[in-house]
Amino acid sequence: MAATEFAPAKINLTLHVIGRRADGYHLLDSLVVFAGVGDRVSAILSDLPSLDVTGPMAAGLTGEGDNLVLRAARVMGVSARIALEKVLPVSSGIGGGSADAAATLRLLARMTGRALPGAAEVLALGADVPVCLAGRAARMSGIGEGLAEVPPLPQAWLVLANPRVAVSTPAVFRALVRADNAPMPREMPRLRGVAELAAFVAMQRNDLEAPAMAELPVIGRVKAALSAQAGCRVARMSGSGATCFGLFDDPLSARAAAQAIRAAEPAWWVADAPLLQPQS
Ligand SMILES: C[C@](O)(CO)[C@H](O)COP(=O)(O)OP(=O)(O)OC[C@H]1O[C@@H](n2ccc(N)nc2=O)[C@H](O)[C@@H]1O
Ligand SMILES: Nc1ncnc2c1ncn2[C@@H]1O[C@H](COP(=O)(O)OP(=O)(O)OP(=O)(O)O)[C@@H](O)[C@H]1O
Repeated sequence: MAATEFAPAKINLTLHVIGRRADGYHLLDSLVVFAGVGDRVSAILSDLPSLDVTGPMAAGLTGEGDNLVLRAARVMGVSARIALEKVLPVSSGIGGGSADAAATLRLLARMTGRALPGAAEVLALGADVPVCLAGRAARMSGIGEGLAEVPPLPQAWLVLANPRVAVSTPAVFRALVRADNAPMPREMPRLRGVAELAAFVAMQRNDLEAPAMAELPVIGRVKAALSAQAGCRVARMSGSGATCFGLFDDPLSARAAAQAIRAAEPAWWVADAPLLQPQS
């Protein structure tokens, strides 16, 4: 019987780029959360390794030689038949590949009893893999390896919208004019309720928004479409784009907003989902 692991979308509620290392990687200060929409990785241990990709976004991975799922399985040293249900758009700023790699590591560790790989091997799979492996809201620093716990976040709902245009993360970082921007406040406040969370997000930044929008002006339309929805407390871009998120108080207003955007922009990918709370 196959075992399955959920690979939730990663959302950068904030993304401050605060430095640049000699090797070109950027130092980040980011409030990262996860949404209840994502891919699904299933596996059966087998001497004949394989990967079968299905789902609405599978086409985005055709011609993908070295899928991050297979790389993660190799890092675990496990041979398996793996199925990936691809729901999240590829190269969209919500960590799809990193989420899949992290889910594969968790799944194969659970199935075999093997230990998870060390921090350096996890980071080598992708800068977003450490936070996706932790799978809970965190303040992410360094190039992605620093993870600090954040005070509990309120129940909130997200609407994610993507114009179905893939964004190259390296290209957006390259287009960034300044890499020495201010970090978030030293202490993360305890945010009680969606209004306070949204006010905090509104006071922070995603420093990759300007370069991403300069390259792809449609991202501005995506953000504006979310902002215009009734009940949207704040809208921002996630990661290097093009996906933008809107924050909502309740599932009904999030669902209504998602339906309205879908009706107006049938070519876009739109999802509504809760902000995932840590399992206690
Ligand atoms: C933008 C974020 O999504 C924010 O969470 C991540 O930092 C990107 O994570 P990722 O897609 O897993 O990134 P990787 O696959 O490791 O790196 C892709 C490319 O992005 C750039 N990159 C990535 C992470 C980082 N801290 N600084 C960078 O400059 C580098 O050019 C790198 O070659
Ligand atoms: N399982 C996978 N899912 C998605 N992309 C993958 C996968 N395996 C390899 N890739 C490759 O990884 C690259 C980044 O894809 P991904 O969807 O993770 O980007 P992203 O959403 O911008 O991530 P991030 O928010 O971490 O920058 C693409 O070039 C894609 O072809």
